[in-house]
Amino acid sequence: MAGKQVQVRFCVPDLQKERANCSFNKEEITNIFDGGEHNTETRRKLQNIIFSDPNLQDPIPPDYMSHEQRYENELRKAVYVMKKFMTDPQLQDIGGGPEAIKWMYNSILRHAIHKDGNPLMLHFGMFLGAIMGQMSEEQQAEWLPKAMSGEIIGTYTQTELGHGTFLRGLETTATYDPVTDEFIIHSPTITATKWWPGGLGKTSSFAVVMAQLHIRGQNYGPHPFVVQLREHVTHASRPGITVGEIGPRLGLNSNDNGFLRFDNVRIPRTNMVMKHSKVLKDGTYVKPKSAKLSYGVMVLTRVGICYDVCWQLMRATTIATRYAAVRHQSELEVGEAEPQIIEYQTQQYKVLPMIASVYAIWFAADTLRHTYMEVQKNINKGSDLDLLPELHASSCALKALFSTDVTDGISVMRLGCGGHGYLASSNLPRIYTSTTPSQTYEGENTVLWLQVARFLIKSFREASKGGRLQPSVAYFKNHQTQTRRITDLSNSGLVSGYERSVLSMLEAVAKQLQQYSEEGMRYEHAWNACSVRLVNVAKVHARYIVCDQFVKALAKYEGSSGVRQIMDQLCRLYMIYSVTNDQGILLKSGALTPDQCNLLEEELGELLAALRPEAVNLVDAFDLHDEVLDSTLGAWDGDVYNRLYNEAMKSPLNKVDVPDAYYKYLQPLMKSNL
Ligand SMILES: CC/C=C\C/C=C\C/C=C\C/C=C\CCC(=O)SCCNC(=O)CCNC(=O)[C@H](O)C(C)(C)COP(=O)(O)OP(=O)(O)OC[C@H]1O[C@@H](n2cnc3c(N)ncnc32)[C@H](O)[C@@H]1OP(=O)(O)O
Ligand SMILES: Cc1cc2nc3c(=O)[nH]c(=O)nc-3n(C[C@H](O)[C@H](O)[C@H](O)COP(=O)(O)OP(=O)(O)OC[C@H]3O[C@@H](n4cnc5c(N)ncnc54)[C@H](O)[C@@H]3O)c2cc1C
Repeated sequence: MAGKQVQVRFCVPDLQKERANCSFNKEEITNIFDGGEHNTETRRKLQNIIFSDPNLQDPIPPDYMSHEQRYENELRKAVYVMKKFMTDPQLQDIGGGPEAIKWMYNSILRHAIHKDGNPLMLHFGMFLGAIMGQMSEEQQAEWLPKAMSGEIIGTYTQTELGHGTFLRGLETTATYDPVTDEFIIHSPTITATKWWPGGLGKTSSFAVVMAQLHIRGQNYGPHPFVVQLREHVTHASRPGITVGEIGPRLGLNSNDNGFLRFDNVRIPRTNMVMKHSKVLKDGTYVKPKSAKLSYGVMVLTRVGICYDVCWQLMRATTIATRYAAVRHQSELEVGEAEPQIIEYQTQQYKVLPMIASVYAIWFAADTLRHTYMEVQKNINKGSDLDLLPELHASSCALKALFSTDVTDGISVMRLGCGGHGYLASSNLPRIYTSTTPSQTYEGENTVLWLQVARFLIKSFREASKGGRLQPSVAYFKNHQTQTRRITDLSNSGLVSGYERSVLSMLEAVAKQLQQYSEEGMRYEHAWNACSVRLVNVAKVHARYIVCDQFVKALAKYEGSSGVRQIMDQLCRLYMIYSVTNDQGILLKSGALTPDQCNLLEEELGELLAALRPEAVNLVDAFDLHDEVLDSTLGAWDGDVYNRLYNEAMKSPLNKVDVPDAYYKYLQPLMKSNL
């Protein structure tokens, strides 16, 4: 159906030509990213409803709004969507439920409606995540209906002015008072002020608050508590609560990221989030199966971020690829017509590996999501938590890798659009500023890399003893028997090259750690003295995981041969792009020789040429609606220059020929110089 629609839509001749020959079934690829045909259909129906609704339009472009207007406009739309979703029969018919919510938030609302942040994001992401994942069944029965209906709006408040990364250093306290059966929530210092949470400033009436649990003078570490911040109906901040917004940020300025202080605020004991740890009425502390289970919402969000940045990369690559097919510049041969810039190999090298990255990220994120679901199932069944370290390490690794790759990739897409990429109307600047914070939030990336390294070093030592290994490091078992050099440059050969490089790097850094320890350095200091190397090995291991998952996903693929063939080419491109970028590492470890690197570079050029004719079709297959792209350069029709001109006309400065500022400042200056 959509394929037929595409045939009759207007697009500029350059894009017509690109679309005329396509070697694969685009719809099949669309279905992959939607998670099946049915989901594609649901998403398109939702899009039609949402994008034709006048209540979801912006009265003026948000770039020309004040800080308050932006917040108000986003809140208006967010509340409207929440109500509409719950009451509109059209939306109920589509199926509603978690799948529809997922699509609405990920692909439609987050990118097309809430263009620069959404005050209800944390409510739907982490507040509901904490209720569903961290509360006992009894607590869920109390809180979930209120949160789902919007009777209460919540956020997740963990980070403080003084501590974000170091959770054990949080200063907010929750002290149990057995006399009244209450916790007293308190911010003892300025640095204990909660700082950053989305939707905290003016929107949320409740929050999940991470605080140090104190019972009878003993500290049991950070635990989550539900605290009411604002009165029902009046929304006035409650006694003992000081709450507000933290001010403008690099991006996401329609959200009201906030601060929060507690002055001995009392909450019922049952407001402690008690799926895993509990405090009984007499003050007895019931330990969880693992102290880290209270960090579960963060793990879920790290998994979510992998998908979220993937959507951002889909948007950026769609914009830059279509633009590269429409934009003509310079000469390939003197005197000839200016070619489409996508004819330049260097331009192909910008867009095509990033298109391939979308697939790589998606497949690895899917595997991670399945690991998450398996661990969740085990937690709910009360069975063992064997896979928890694997989940923690892989979610840290992939969140850190993908948030970095995508942020860098978006930057390359912006540069690939030349000057026009710097215009807000290209949407690339906002895609960038909405993505780069994912390198910081939900665990600052360097810190996450060090968590991965900790897991790798432990596993490496376990492997030397012949111990049990988690799935992502099962390859360590070969580490003593393998020769370093790979002889075959197939995908599995290159994956093996990564394995060998990780092992070689681990061997070296483990030796250095050992040496420092033998010289009398305390382990923590030895660790710090090796931490640059440790971060490097964690990055290479993460790249190994992604390459390995890409190859495995394709091995299982059962679709048409056309799609299979194009995905094989993209997989090969991703592998060679990654390996040639990391060639210093692979050469140093002895996995590759310089001659092999040359062969791979040659093949890279051939792949770029082979994939070039499919570039536009590949991004079309992501099936991103023009509203989702929101870009003068990336729209489906490719009518770039008219769109750029029309957007410029919306500048308030163009409302009059001579602005007031001229009469105030320039005219006196110019007159005095007469
Ligand atoms: C549902 C959402 C869907 C989509 C989302 C889409 C888009 C997102 C959009 C917006 C997101 C918006 C906002 C972001 C919100 C936030 O930022 S909330 C705040 C997040 N804060 C952090 O992430 C803090 C980072 N810090 C930490 O996670 C930890 O402190 C630490 C891991 C760095 C260290 O913790 P420590 O307690 O100090 O531990 P340690 O001593 O170093 O290690 C002890 C052992 O525990 C293991 N471990 C640590 N964490 C976990 C975990 N989460 N799970 C399992 N295991 C864990 C660690 O490996 C150690 O194990 P050992 O066996 O080696 O001892
Ligand atoms: C847009 C945005 C939204 C956010 N939303 C929320 C939210 O909803 N709720 C919430 O609770 N928080 C939120 N945060 C806060 C976020 O989770 C923290 O900023 C993040 O966890 C990093 O912590 P930090 O700011 O304390 O950085 P720091 O830890 O102070 O990092 C500063 C530097 O120190 C380095 N560093 C720190 N510790 C180590 C170490 N052990 N080893 C080596 N280097 C180290 C880091 O690598 C970094 O270079 C948000 C942040 C942003 C930007």
